Amino acid sequence: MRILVIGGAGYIGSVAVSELVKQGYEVVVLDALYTGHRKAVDPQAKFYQGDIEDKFLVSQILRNEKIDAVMHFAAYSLVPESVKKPLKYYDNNVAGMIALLEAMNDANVKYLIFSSSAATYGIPEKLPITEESPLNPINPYGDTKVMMEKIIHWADQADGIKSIALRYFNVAGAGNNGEIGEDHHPETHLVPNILRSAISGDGKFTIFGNDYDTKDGTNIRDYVEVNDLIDAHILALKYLIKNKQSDVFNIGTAHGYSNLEILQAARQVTGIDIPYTMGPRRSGDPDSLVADSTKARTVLHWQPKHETAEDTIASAWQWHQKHPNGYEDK
Ligand SMILES: O=c1ccn([C@@H]2O[C@H](COP(=O)(O)OP(=O)(O)O[C@H]3O[C@H](CO)[C@@H](O)[C@H](O)[C@H]3O)[C@@H](O)[C@H]2O)c(=O)[nH]1
Repeated sequence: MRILVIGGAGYIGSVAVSELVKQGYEVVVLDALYTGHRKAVDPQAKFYQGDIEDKFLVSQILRNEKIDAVMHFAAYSLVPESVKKPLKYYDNNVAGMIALLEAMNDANVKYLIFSSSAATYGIPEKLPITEESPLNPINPYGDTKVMMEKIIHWADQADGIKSIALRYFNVAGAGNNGEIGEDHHPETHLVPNILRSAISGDGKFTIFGNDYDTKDGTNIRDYVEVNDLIDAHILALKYLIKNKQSDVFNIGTAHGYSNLEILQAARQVTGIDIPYTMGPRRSGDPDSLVADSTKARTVLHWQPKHETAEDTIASAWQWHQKHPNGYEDK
């Protein structure tokens, strides 16, 4: 089976490429390299550089490479950046999805696995969050993901493009035995920021707010390990091709950790007493996001191998130790 991975040079996309190659899929990657790292892409995958919005290019690749299914990882995904630059997010994420669906129609490719987000739920009415919870995003990033899900729904009704949207909770960890890691510029995510600070000893790690309505006042999130997340993608792909039914699944462990608990777990894993400063709130952060992932576990038979924050942080720590300067390593 031939898979086009769009955004296959980014953090999560490159873990997907590595795992798909390992499992015997023929993999083609399209990535604009705006944020991705060419170095992270498995050399067994064929690589094209280009933008998802270039529908002529995408349609040509789909046809020429005889692609059976697409995995789409090419959306922007930083909550704080989306609050500051909403138009950048609506353009890349929403217009990118429309262009991709047009290219898929043109090339008659009917299967899509797509990265949605827990950010679609906004401030949940109850925890843990099931797939039926209302979608009320509180930041532009989450709003683009709701729009992308709606566009896909109507493209399915009209054109028969079958898709599975995976609503990721917070992804962390490293792929390919610690060779593929998270390295955004600037980095805004919690786990890499803590581990970078552990390595550099710069004492600059800040927690954003301790006046939320949670047990210790800091935000609570559900951390899913990146290899477990990619397992879910591959199970979703098999399920979609077998059942030819569009669907949506939460991908999270169902365990919530506060930001202070994540810091404590990172201290445990690294053996380093990482200092922190308590700062003000960051805009766009809901109090708590914890998945009810029963549906993925029962329907897809998804079973995450990393159930605790320590497990997931240990996975991320492998990469940070090997790459103390990120992908800029000589
Ligand atoms: O240096 C830092 C970085 C983050 N945080 C806090 O850590 C938590 C997690 O933040 P972050 O790692 O940036 O993730 P989220 O903003 O929760 O968003 C992630 O998780 C979402 C789903 O929950 C995904 O959809 C997004 O793409 C992904 O960026 C939040 O409370 C942040 O305020 C800090 O306190 N200090």
